[in-house]
Amino acid sequence: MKVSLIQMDMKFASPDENFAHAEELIRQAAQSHPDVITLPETWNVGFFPKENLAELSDKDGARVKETFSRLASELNVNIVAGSVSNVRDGKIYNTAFVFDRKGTCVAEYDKTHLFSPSGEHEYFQSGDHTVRFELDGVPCGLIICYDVRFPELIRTITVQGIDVLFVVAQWPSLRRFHWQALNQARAIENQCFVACTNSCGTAGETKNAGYSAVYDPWGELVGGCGPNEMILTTDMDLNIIKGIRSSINVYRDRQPGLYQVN
Ligand SMILES: NC(=O)CCC(=O)C(=O)O
Repeated sequence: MKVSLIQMDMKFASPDENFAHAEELIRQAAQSHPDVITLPETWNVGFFPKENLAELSDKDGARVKETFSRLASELNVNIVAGSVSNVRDGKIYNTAFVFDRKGTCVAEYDKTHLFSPSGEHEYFQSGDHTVRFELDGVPCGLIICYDVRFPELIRTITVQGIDVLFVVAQWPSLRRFHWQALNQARAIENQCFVACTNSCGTAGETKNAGYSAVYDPWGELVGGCGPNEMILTTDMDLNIIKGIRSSINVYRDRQPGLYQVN
């Protein structure tokens, strides 16, 4: 599975410009003929404008669905369209959308762990479900940014059997080390590929880290970005998953009866 991670520098609180820029970058990424293209977290507005948030947000994903359904089918590529701030039933969610090559929206996920240090929980509603989907027959999962700090969430998804975990984020430079260590650890402990797409540039007063990357199930860096806007295209050899799960089979050896998760 060949993946193109778009490490996008978005313009704060400017959805029209961000939609235009995202489309331009998707078209650029498609020239390398990847199987999947990804975008970061809340790329429509940045993370996150506190003034006029509802007005700036997508309305039940309508604009995302129109744009990426069209692009996915036209370019014949799966698109993990990152997340957007999104109004649904009068509430604002941080919602990720995934489209297959036919342009069908195959997954929607509302961020479950809202980043309280930034007050995200005061503006957004938390989601109440995990997500698992298939792209070209490959089982995948998806989480959003702060979610990566909660290994219980990721294990809940990975025990259902996934080969690739997509992480979409707007993670700050201040904690770049956590961004890298947590994604690498999630790949090792869950024995899956982790394709983590961050943003770069500034969102309000926050400088985003960049350093989007793909880790294999051994925790090896398959490919990685620096701090600036770029598209990383790299191949994930999914055949290595079988090997690691048969040599160190943590799914067989785990002791769920012992774990207190509440
Ligand atoms: N957008 C976020 O969820 C930020 C998370 C973060 O900065 C952290 O966990 O640290």
